[in-house]
Amino acid sequence: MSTSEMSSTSSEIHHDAQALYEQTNFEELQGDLFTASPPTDSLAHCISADIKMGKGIAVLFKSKFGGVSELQEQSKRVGEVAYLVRDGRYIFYLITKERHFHKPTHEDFEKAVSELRSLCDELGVLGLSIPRIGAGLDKLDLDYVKSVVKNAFDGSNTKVTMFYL
Ligand SMILES: Nc1ncnc2c1ncn2[C@@H]1O[C@H](COP(=O)(O)OP(=O)(O)OC[C@H]2O[C@H](OP(=O)(O)O)[C@H](O)[C@@H]2O)[C@@H](O)[C@H]1O
Repeated sequence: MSTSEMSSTSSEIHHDAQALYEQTNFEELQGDLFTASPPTDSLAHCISADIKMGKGIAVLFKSKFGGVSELQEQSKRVGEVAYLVRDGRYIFYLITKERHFHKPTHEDFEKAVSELRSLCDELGVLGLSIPRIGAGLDKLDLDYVKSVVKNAFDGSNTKVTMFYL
């Protein structure tokens, strides 16, 4: 077999393997994030840098976990992630926009999700449960949000479960 034939065969094999590759660390589940997710899972959602948490699921995070001043002291900027530790797991707050009346840009959203992945690697998070982040009040396209999360966590040891009601 000539070298060119071999290279085409190996690239075909690579292509087939790539096509067969199914990302196994991301799944979607119907259920309430706070009651259906494993209590050992870390959680994550999106907020504005002013940490108002005045609407949507952020209100539930605020009432369940508090920590507003602890979060403010971390002085995280747009594209970064603040977090609390509650019951031996992490509660991550992705800062995706400056003010609560803003909407996130794709760039800031992607930066925050990528930072979330890095933090999960650094902190050894094995299970992460999230809502459809950014796809509610923040009006990001759901398919776009899913692709950003999948890409950011590709190859990581963190199992991500996206809950929806
Ligand atoms: N218990 C539950 N279990 C599972 N899923 C649940 C749920 N409760 C709600 N959902 C769904 O989870 C999706 C995202 O929920 P959201 O729309 O709140 O989040 P988002 O990321 O789009 O927007 C964030 C900005 O809105 C907030 O208010 P501010 O204006 O900033 O004060 C923040 O602060 C941010 O800035 C929607 O599909 C909800 O139906």
